[in-house]
Amino acid sequence: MYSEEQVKQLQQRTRELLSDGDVNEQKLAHLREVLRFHEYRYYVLSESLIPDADYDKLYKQLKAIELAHPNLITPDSPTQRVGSNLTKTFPTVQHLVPMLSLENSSNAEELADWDRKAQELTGLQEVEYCIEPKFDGASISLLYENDILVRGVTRGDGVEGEEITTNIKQIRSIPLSAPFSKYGIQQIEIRGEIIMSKKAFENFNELQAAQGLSLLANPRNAASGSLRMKDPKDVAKRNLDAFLYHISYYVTTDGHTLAIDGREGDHPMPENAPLGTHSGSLDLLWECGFRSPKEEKQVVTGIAEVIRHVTDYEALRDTLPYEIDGMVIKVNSLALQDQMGMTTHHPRWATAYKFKARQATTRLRDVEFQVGRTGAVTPVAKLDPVYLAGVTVSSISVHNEEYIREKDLRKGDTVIIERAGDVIPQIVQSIPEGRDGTEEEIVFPRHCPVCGSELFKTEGEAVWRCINIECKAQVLERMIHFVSKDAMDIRSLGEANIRRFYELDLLKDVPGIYGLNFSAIGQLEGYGKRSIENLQAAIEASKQQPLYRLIYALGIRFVGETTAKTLANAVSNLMELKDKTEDELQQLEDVGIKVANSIYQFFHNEQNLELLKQLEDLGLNLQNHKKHNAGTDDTPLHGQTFLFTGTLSKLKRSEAEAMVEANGGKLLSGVSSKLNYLIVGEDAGSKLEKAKKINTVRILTEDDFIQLLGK
Ligand SMILES: NC(=O)c1ccc[n+]([C@@H]2O[C@H](COP(=O)([O-])OP(=O)(O)OC[C@H]3O[C@@H](n4cnc5c(N)ncnc54)[C@H](O)[C@@H]3O)[C@@H](O)[C@H]2O)c1
Ligand SMILES: [Zn+2]
Repeated sequence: MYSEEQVKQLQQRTRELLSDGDVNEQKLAHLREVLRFHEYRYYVLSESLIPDADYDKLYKQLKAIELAHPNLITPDSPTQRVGSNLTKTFPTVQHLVPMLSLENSSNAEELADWDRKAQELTGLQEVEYCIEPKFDGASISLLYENDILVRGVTRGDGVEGEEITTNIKQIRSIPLSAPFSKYGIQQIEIRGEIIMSKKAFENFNELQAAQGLSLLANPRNAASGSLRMKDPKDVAKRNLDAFLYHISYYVTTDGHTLAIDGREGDHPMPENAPLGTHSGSLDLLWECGFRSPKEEKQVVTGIAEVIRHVTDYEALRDTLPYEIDGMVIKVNSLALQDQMGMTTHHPRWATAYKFKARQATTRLRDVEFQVGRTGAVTPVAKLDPVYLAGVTVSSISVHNEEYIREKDLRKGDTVIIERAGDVIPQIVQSIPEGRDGTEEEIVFPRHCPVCGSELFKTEGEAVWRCINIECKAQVLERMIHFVSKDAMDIRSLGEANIRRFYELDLLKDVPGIYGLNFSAIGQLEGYGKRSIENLQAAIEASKQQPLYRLIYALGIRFVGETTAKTLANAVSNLMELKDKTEDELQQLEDVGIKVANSIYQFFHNEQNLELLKQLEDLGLNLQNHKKHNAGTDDTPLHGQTFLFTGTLSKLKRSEAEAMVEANGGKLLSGVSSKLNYLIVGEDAGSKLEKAKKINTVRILTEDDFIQLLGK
């Protein structure tokens, strides 16, 4: 739709408009042109060229001009309609009631302004509001007739959307039928947001990365992109979720139509019926089996309480299992909502309070290549430092060669970066349209940047590796991992010390940790008698760490903490692992072909065996003491395997897991025929489904579990 030349011009114009905050009507045409362009990129191509906050800024400039000059408003101004994402992939259908956008507020002042307008329109001094999270995903509308889901539609341009019923049916939190008739409802249109939880997003990307496939940028893009996939099976794989938060229209079983959301109806609004208030409709949806923000919602009176609540909630943002980008504040009474009405763009009875931006634009200056403990070479992008959601970001991992190619990253590129939740920052995309020809291709090295030896790549893998076991980078990283918190936990010997001792030739490998020359260290600046004593004691104490910690500390590929525990429990002495075949290893919980092979290789490598011998001679514990104790009467769960899924309400997950282990049970990380008990909390997902298909798995509630322990 836009030529390359036009795109360049529009980008240039965008930059000019952003850097010039002046609000004057000369800018009107340019603002509209630029906003239309970015809406097209965002909604239709799903490839925005600027962060949302920049778009919002321009949109607000346009609004301000139009407010000052209402005569200049045109029906096709971006402020007069909802941005459209209609494509030709799916049939287009009409929503029963248009799906509008929301007005935005980004601070307390703007909320107060909005509240003032609400007071005017309702004639009330204090308005009752219902506040709920603004889920960051893609909106949909669902239609149920005679209790059956008959269609699902994207928002589209607000009036018409794309019919994606089959895809919607892949989402497990959307019931295919719901008992609306119990409430006298024959037909109902409801709305909500399709989201991808942080966990599902991580899992999905992990799988993609393992297969060398491209990663999704953020859960939001993931959700909206998934909805319009051609194969419903691909939709199912993404483990999407849905929050339903709005009833836009319904017809009662006796044929009345009710006016909700500005639609004409012949039935008066029920005063105290559950549908008299927005919060009541959330309860009703919940009762009908939908995941509505019933628990998340908060009803308050007056804007001061609203401001307090949204500020508090913003602080919780990272602790939620899904992404939210703000809060939505809605007038609670549906009668008042009706009275307030709507524009062609948004309802007047709601506003979105947007949280601090988590996207920013910056420049990618250079790429450095780091060598990890297993020799994997990771490219790290060096950026012009940019402040983003509480931290200054100046470097970001760009994963692997494939990723760089997929994202078409070049040195000198302008890039959009994002820091979603507690996830580490990511480059969402580069902006090729911003190039001026001086950008340079990123060339992946063929030799280790640290030791110079040739790099190798295993077929089907995305990473290049340095396989020189003596490679300085690897030696250092191995030692750093060995002493780390979840491994041998030698706190006073941190990364900085290891690097320093290594540079000074006081430490050259893992066994060297147990033969440190403390009198030499004592000569170094910064080491007093006390710190030397502490260091010595910590190193000595680590020799008695339980076996699983040592196994984890060895840094065997694919052996994380859980597998390390499984391995430790399978032997009474570490060296027994050397005698296990790959087949035998695979019999262990959670040990698949790849993991078994890696363990087997490790224990059949002369250098590794030599290392273990050295560690034993140095006095490290290679025995599994726990195993000898297990199986006695006071370990009632001996030999039983457990897995938790969903949110527990009485116990913390970590507590419950500790109880299992303390009673001799074992924890698994996935559902398989080796699992004895699945303990199911709230919102259990795929694990529960899978467990139901295996007859031997016993499914327990949290209470059952507590009872089982006889507590
Ligand atoms: N970067 C760009 O170039 C660009 C271009 C166009 C739009 N945008 C972004 O898109 C936004 C406009 O998009 P929009 O019209 O979808 O508006 P929006 O995302 O700001 O808010 C409206 C949407 O919020 C969602 N929502 C989530 N939880 C909700 C809840 N509890 N109740 C009601 N609604 C809820 C609904 O899907 C609704 O459609 C802009 O603010 C901008 O940030 C960016
Ligand atoms: Zn190397």
